[in-house]
This record gives sequence, C-alpha cells and structure tokens, in this order.
Amino acid sequence: MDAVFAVPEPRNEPVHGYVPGSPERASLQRKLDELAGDRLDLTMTIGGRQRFAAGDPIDVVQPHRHSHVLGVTRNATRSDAAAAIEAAKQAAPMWRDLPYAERAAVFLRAADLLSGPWRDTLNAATMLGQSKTVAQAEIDSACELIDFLRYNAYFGEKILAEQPKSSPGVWNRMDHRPLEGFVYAITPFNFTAIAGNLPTAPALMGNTVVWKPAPTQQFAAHFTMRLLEAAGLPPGVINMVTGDGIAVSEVALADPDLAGIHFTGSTKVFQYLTKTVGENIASYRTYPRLVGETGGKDFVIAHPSAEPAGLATALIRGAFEYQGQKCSAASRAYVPASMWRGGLRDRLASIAESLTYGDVTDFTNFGGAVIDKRSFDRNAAALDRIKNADSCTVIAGGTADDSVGYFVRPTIVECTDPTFEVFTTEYFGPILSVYVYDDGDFDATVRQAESVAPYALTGSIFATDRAVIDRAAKELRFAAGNFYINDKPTGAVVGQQPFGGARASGTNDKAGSWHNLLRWVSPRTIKETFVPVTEHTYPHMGV
Ligand SMILES: NC(=O)c1ccc[n+]([C@@H]2O[C@H](COP(=O)([O-])OP(=O)(O)OC[C@H]3O[C@@H](n4cnc5c(N)ncnc54)[C@H](O)[C@@H]3O)[C@@H](O)[C@H]2O)c1
Ligand SMILES: N[C@@H](CCC=O)C(=O)O
Repeated sequence: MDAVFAVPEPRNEPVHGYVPGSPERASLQRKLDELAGDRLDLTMTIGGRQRFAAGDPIDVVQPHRHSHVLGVTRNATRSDAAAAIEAAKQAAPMWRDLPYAERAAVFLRAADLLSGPWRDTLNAATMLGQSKTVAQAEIDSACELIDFLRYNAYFGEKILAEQPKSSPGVWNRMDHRPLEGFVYAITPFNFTAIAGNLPTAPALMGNTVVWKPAPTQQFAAHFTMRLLEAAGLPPGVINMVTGDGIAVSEVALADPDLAGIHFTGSTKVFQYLTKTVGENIASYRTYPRLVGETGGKDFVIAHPSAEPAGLATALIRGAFEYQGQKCSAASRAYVPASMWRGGLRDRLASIAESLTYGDVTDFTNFGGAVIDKRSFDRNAAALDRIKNADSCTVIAGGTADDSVGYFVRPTIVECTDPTFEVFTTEYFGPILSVYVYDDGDFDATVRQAESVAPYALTGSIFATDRAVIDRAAKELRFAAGNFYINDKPTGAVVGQQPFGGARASGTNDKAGSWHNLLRWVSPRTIKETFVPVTEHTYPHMGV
C-alpha cells in the first residue's frame, strides 16, 4: 500500500515477577516440564525449510545437569552454508520490495506473540538451555527481545522519515536502501534477546540474512525461529545455520555479496572475522559493514563518600547474576581501605558464600551453571592461578565442580597488584577481583583503572560527592560505552541505555537504537528538478 504510516510508540515490556502462587509461575513451570521432556531435532532453517546440517552432531544439554540432553544439532558444512546464502539472495528482491510497514508488522507481531502466548516457551527454553534463573530469562528472552523488536520498528521508521532539505524548483529525497548483498549474523550463547536482535535488525531494514547462533544457545534459537515464522516472516529472509560456524565463515566471508556482519561474541572471534574480511577486501561487490559487540572487563570504582549498602548490592548482582556471564558483568572493583576494612569485605564475603547456584527450575536458586565445559575449564584454571598468586587472597568461593553441572562458586578475590590478570582478563564467569586503595589515592586509582584492561564496555562509579562524580566521569569518558553512577554496570534497558562499547569491546553501534539500524542501510540521494534549465551560460558571462 502506498501511504505513510506511523509505527506505534513503544514502551518497555513490563517484567513479570513469577512470585510463588502466581498464575504466570504455574504456566511457566508446565512449559519447563514439557520442554525438558522432549529431545528436539535442532535443525537448520534454510529458505523456510527445516533440515539437519550435514556435519558432526552436537548434543545440546542443560548446563546445570549436563547428562540431560535437550536436543541434537549438527555442524553446518560448506555446502549447507552455500545453500543458506543462496536462499538469502533469492529472497532479497521480494523482501526489499515490500513496504517498510509490511516488514515492520512481522516483527511487531512477533513482539506481541512473545509478550503473550510465546513468552513461556522462550523463557523456559532459555532457562533450560542457557541455565538462566526465571528472573534472568524474563529480562532477556521476554522483555529485552520484545523491546528490541518494538523499538527497532519505531526507530527504523524515524530513519526512513529523515529527509534532506529542498531548494525552490527541486525535490531532494533520501532512499534508505538495504545493503546490496546478504548480512551474516553471528550470535553469542548468553542472551536470547541478542540472538534474536542480530538477524532481525538488518532484516527489518530490508536485508536478508544468514544467522548462525551459538550451539549452546541453539535450543532457544530454535524457538525464536519458530516464533518469527509464526509472526509471518517469509521463507528465506532469515536463514538459520547451526553448529560452530567455522565452515559457514569460510564460505560467507569469501562470497562477493557479503554486505555486512552483525556479530556479538568474543573479541578474538570478531578480530578473526575483521581480519579475514580485510584479506578479502578487493573481492567484495561493496565494502561489508562490520558491526561487532565483544568482550568486557567491567569496573566498579567506589569513592570514600559512597554509600556501602548500595555498593554491596551492585557488586553482588553485577558480578554474580547469570554466573557473571554478561559482557557487562562487574568483574573488577576498586574500593577505599576505610570502607573495605570497615565492614564491606565481610559483608560481601558473607553474601557471596550464601548465594545458591543450582538447578534453575528450582526457583529458590540465585543462579545456575556456567554454559559448558570450555567455560568451566577456563574459570577453573583461572581459580587455580589465582590461588597460587602471592598477590591474591580468595575471600569467598574459589571452587568449581562439574560432576553434575558446570558449577563455579561465586568468587571474590582481593588482590594487591592492580596489573595482575584478574584486573585485565575476561573470564566470563562469577569471579570478582577487588583492589583496595588508600583513601587518599582515589584519583590515581581511577587513572590506573581507566586503561589497565584493553576493553571499554561498561563501568560504574559509586560516590555521593558531586565534584568527585564529575571528575571521575571525565577521567573515565573513554573507558566505558555504558557508564553508570551509583548503579551496577549490568542490566541496560532497550530505549533507555543503548548498549555497546569501544576499544577491544567492539564497534559501539548501540544495539536496539537507530545508531545500529543505520548500519544496515545504504542511502541513495535523489534530486529531482521540476523544470530543467535550458540555458548553459552563466550571468557572469553576460555582455
Ligand atoms: N558487547 C556485547 O554486547 C556482548 C554481549 C554478549 C556477549 N558478549 C561477549 O561474548 C562472549 C561470550 O559469548 P560466546 O562464548 O558465545 O562468544 P564466542 O566468540 O565464543 O562465540 C560467539 C559466536 O561466534 C561463533 N563463532 C566462533 N568462531 C566462529 C567462526 N570462525 N565463524 C563463525 N562463527 C564463529 C560461535 O559459535 C558463536 O555463535 C564474551 O566475550 C562476551 O563479553 C558481548
Ligand atoms: N545488555 C546487557 C549485557 C549484554 C551482554 O552480555 C546488560 O546491560 O547487562
């Protein structure tokens, strides 16, 4: 239909509480039982058709009970990748020719389905497959994904409405074309919302996509694909390939029609993708857009004027919710000696020791397991090095046990060397390092913390002295893309705190905002002259 429409103004999806006895809790528990009882075929979806990839099988398990297989997926091969790319290319003319309102309606309908009948399915899948508690699943697979879908539709329309000025006799227009080629979306295990956002944001702007979820997130990714189909996404617009992605990248990064990469995951993998695109740069039809949101070593810096109770809660929640597996997790803290020795140390240690990590279907647990054996081994090895380091004292946790699930205890490490690896390395697990500074050394501590790690994702300052807050915010201006004052560094909300960081943390294209959507359009400027001039000379040439 040829008309101008306005996308409804979004509001953030309300977070359900799942308190004991509530209907939403009973309904979710039924869905958890149902999904845990199946063993699913976790197939690819190419051109709207589900089929297994041809490579090696991979068991997708519950991280907190790794003997429980939720489903089986398979590594996509080079020919699977080629088929997905071909399907994306085939669907491109149909999809980009649909009016924006028709494309946006698919994702707005997906948001409403997820807000209603699909909420339990995606939450239960995220809890079982990624070991999230109900609270962590709810803010991710329900609320954040719904918000991404609704806010993107709203921001996308604003981008299309952005038009140039015109002088008399001329009409200037901006045609926000999709990119020429396909977009390759590669998504991490830790957020179902991010996995849903990375393929849908470019698709909203008219692109077709090859989507490669993390194998450890494949259970929820499978249902996300079904949700999008239920919302009316045409075949071929998003093509989901499964497995480790190695063969997919070999094919996709060598394809002349690779128009963009939408990546979230580790810094190392994004650097590999960037390097490979660089090596192939002369072979592409157009320069691929590279959007990558990657690792973090996120800080909390407390000033002696800070209120200790709020600081303690921010550190516990920031470091240990979802087992520290948020790119935004508080993983290094800088605390004045007076506050540390005046009670904060004992308070943190006692709370950390009391936290229960276990089966997330037991709603009384605070957390679950880390995602897989690779993560367990990385964290267990870090704990061994920490325990052997003279500069470190473990004041809570420090143990790990993978006999039933991949459990790493919430760990707090006091360390006297502010350059030691605990202040620079992303472990992606529940390990919080603390540097205790002499109260008079606040400014020097801030300066050191600013650049000791290569990342610049999130960070917090805790203080009540406004001059201190102002000074620290200036000193730390480039140390975090999401900066918090008297709050934990996790839990950004779409539309309120657009998310992303720079330095080794990524390209800072702010997921769920118009900044990100702009990367998926290639504007064409059109100038129309209503009455063309018919004289080729200029006034200064007159006699
Ligand atoms: N900045 C952010 O917004 C943000 C958000 C979430 C997670 N993260 C980061 O993600 C990391 C944790 O997630 P992860 O363990 O899933 O990361 P990862 O880098 O191991 O994997 C990310 C994705 O890349 C895929 N992959 C790996 N090698 C590939 C290749 N050669 N070709 C194609 N795909 C390939 C994986 O299968 C997965 O789908 C952490 O570093 C975390 O900080 C960042
Ligand atoms: N956006 C999330 C983190 C995403 C990365 O894992 C937060 O703000 O906590």
